[in-house]
Amino acid sequence: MTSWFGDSMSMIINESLRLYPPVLSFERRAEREVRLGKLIVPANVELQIPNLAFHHDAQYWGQDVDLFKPERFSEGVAKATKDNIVAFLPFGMGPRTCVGFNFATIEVKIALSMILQRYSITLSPTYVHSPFHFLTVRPQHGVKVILHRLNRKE
Ligand code: HEM
Repeated sequence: MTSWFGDSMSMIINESLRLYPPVLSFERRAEREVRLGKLIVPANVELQIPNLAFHHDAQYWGQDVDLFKPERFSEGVAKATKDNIVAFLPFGMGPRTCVGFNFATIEVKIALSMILQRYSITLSPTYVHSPFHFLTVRPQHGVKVILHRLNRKE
């Protein structure tokens, strides 16, 4: 896999996770009273971190926030979020960040590489775009695609 391919794939994975994060929010509990800017959070208060909302906030991403534009990640997350990297939290952040982050990312890259070496993909006319939340975000009617076999020398 060339670095160009890897970078492009990372950009596509990031943009997919931005628009459709499988995990929509996660929690933190304040162990003691803390000040967050102007806000004082008392001890034991539970905070919901709504990563879906951050991922769709034009303040961080720009007016094209609702478009699928992997190239927004071409110079990394900091550039894509105008230096607000906490606006992109598909795997959470901090000491309790997702332990499966590397595993999940590498798995997707391997699976896509294997498919794209053998097939090109177009969307089926029967595809219905319907992101749906049931424990995680998933396509309500599946992702119907048409695979076109590539002619390649084994
Ligand atoms: C695209 C795939 C995945 C996404 C988007 C995802 C997302 C997340 C998020 C948002 C959290 C909460 C992080 C936080 O509180 O800061 C989390 C936690 C966690 N994830 Fe994932 N995850 C994915 C795949 C996986 C996989 C493949 C595994 C296991 C092999 C895994 C295991 C865990 C575990 C054990 C935690 C709890 C970590 C802790 O509390 O210390 N995840 N994940």
